[in-house]
Order: sequence, then C-alpha cells, then structure tokens
Amino acid sequence: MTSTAPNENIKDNLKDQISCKLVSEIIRERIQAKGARFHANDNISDFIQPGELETLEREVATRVRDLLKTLLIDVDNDHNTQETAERVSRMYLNEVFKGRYHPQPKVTNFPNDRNLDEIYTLGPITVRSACSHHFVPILGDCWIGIKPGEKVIGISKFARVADWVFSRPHIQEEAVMILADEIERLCEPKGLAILVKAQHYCMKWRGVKEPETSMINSIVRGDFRHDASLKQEFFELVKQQSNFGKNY
Ligand SMILES: Nc1nc2c(ncn2[C@@H]2O[C@H](COP(=O)(O)OP(=O)(O)OP(=O)(O)O)[C@@H](O)[C@H]2O)c(=O)[nH]1
Repeated sequence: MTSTAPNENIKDNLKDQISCKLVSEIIRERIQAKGARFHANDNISDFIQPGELETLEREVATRVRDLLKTLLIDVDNDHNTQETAERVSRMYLNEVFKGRYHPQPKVTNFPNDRNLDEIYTLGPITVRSACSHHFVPILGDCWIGIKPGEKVIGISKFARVADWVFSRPHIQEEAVMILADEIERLCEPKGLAILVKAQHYCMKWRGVKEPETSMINSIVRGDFRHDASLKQEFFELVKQQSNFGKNY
C-alpha cells in the first residue's frame, strides 16, 4: 500500500469514527480505493491498521453469534456454545485464515556465495487450508524443489511461507500457484517445482463422502520446466522422501 501523509490518515480515521462505520467497512473501502483484490485467498494485511484486527475480531464474533442464533442454537443457555462465536472469530482471523490478515513471516535471504547449482527438495511440509466453497479443511503434504539462483533462504522458511499461503480459503490449484509466486519473489531460484497431495474434507466429510480420494497437483517453473531430466529428478526425489502416500 502506498503511504499517505500522516494528517490525511488522521483525517480519514476521524471521518470514519464520526460516521460510525464498522471496521470491516473501513478496511473494505480502503482496499477498494486502491483498486486491490480481496478474494478469499488474497492477503489483505497491508490494508489493516494497528488495532483494527482486534476490532474486526469483535465484529466477526457478533456475526458468528448471529449465525448460531439463526441455526436455532440457544447460545445464551447452552454452556457448550456460549463462547463459540468468539472462538470461531479468533480461529478464522488468527489461525486457520491468518494468511489473509497477517503479514508474511520474516524471511531473510543470503547470497549464494558458492554458486550452488544442484537441485534440492524439501518435504513433506504439512499444509492446512480450507476450500473456498464450503470452508471445510484441506489437509495435505507439500514438496518443494529448488535450483538456486543468486539468493538462498533458510529451509524452515519454505514451511513458514507455505503455512502462511495455505492458511486462507483456497482451491488447491491456486494455492500452489500463489506459493510458487511467493517463493520466486523471495529467492529468485533458477528453477522451482512444487507438488501438493491433499485431501479435501468437502469430499470426505460431506457431499460424495469419499474417505480416501486425494488430489495431487504440481507446478514447475524455470529450469524444471525447460529441462525434462531435471523435472524427472524432482519427481524421483519426492517419491523417495518419507511419507509420500500418507493419508489424513
Ligand atoms: N478444482 C477444485 N475443486 C475443488 C477444490 N476443493 C473443492 N472443490 C470442489 O468444488 C466443487 C464445488 O461445487 P458445487 O457443485 O458448487 O458445490 P456442491 O453442490 O456442494 O458440490 P458437492 O461437493 O458435489 O456436493 C465441489 O465439486 C468440490 O469437490 C479444489 O481445491 N479444486
């Protein structure tokens, strides 16, 4: 987000407070004023100012309480659901969908001093998401292959970035593309390959109720795309890595 002069920010905040807008309206207007997208799998943290997430948490809890009431659950007397609205709100904003509302975890990159140009793979990295259609879990494993460029990042950062990207409502195909974009941005590899195997609870828990079906998809970029033997090496290494085939 481009910065605005401090006085303009203060004026805008005052205007918002005087008009008694909901914090979700204030944030939405800020996003729309910049012409930015706010689909379910977009990160909108640049548009949330300090303190607003806590206010949003209270607003979401009110809406979840309304949903529970509309579902004819006696939230006032049922001891099990009395604080469910607050828990669900916290869970969405700070846990399962934190990748929408919180900024990217800090990732330091280092120079590839010795010009390492061998590929390496990393996995399985557990990924947890939810499908955009039903908001029920997607759980799976991810493997990442890198042919380094001029920068390298610590291997734990791949897991942190994957967790941040997947912690949004998604479809699996887009989740993998967004993760690829973020990794390319962070370490500019000469080649990048990603494979995800996941189970979708919208198919497992409800709907067709298929308990074993999983979805596997992959993306290859740079040298992995142009060099068939490198691509094959990635898939061979992934096969050898432990837990390939694990079910949730
Ligand atoms: N391509 C793709 N589809 C997904 C993903 N996650 C869930 N889906 C599917 O999205 C579809 C949503 O379709 P709809 O027909 O509108 O929803 P529905 O009537 O609840 O469908 P059923 O699940 O068949 O009961 C379902 O077929 C899901 O299985 C994903 O990551 N990628």
